[in-house]
Amino acid sequence: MIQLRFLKSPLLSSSNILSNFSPKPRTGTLLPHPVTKFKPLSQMDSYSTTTTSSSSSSSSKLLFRQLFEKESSTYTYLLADVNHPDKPALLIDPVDKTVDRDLNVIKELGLKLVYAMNTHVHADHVTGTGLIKSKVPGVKSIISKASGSKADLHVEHGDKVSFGDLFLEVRATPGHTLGCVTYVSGEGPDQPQPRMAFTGDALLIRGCGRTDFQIFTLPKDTLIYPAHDYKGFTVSTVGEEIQYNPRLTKDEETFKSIMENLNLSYPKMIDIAVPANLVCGMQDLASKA
Ligand SMILES: N[C@@H](CCC(=O)N[C@@H](CSS)C(=O)NCC(=O)O)C(=O)O
Repeated sequence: MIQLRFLKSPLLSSSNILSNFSPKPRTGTLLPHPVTKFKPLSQMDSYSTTTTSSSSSSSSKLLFRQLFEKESSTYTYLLADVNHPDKPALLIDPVDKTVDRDLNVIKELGLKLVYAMNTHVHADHVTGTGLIKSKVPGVKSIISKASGSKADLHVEHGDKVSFGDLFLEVRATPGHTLGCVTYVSGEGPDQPQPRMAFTGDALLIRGCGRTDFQIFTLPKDTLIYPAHDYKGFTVSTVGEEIQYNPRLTKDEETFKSIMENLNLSYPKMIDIAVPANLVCGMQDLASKA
């Protein structure tokens, strides 16, 4: 097993996709409550050898839905604290084409959407964030500061995004894009167990999108929920990917060679998606609403 934590430089320079959408860093905004700072990575759990595994959250508070957009094979995740009187909810990586479906589920379940978040500036679809904001006043968009994208709130490694009594930690996982982050469910007695990691395109199931691998420092039973799957997988675990990911079980040189020879086609939507996603989908909304 290779030490994967800081592989990003050689991979970044070899990525055609990235070179098309690695924006200049912007100055971030201050994060109002409830997006707050949490303890630094150095004080977090180190690698865990726990082997307990479960396919669903044991928390009675968390409502969780995995939603799929088939044209771009994108997963959108709905999370809510249903024990909280407001039932606050958030969406991770919404897609413009499925916004009505997602908002309908939220309405049917009696949830209050507070955040529409992105793991990164996507190249293969337009985020649903802008459309959601136009349809649900008060919803705040969130993306990383390092993404260079506009949003209501910019997060950085170490920030915490709260919804009711639940929260997500923000972990910088650059590689696929400079601003990629993974949102990891919180740690603590009231937080879902096992933990859940929303990895965007950094770590896919049995694949990856050119990445930094601190995700593998999470406990082995952490559930992996990627932004895409092209083979029909829905969920994995850190332990499973450490053992079976065909790219990440190789030594560093082999890994680099695999990634440099993926020969992925130019994403069909990239020229539309990246400019739109750099403004968090706030472009040209009149024609879509
Ligand atoms: N053909 C699709 C895009 C497929 C692709 O390139 N996926 C990305 C994540 S979305 S930018 C990726 O990194 N895939 C890694 C892999 O191993 O598949 C399109 O045209 O949109």
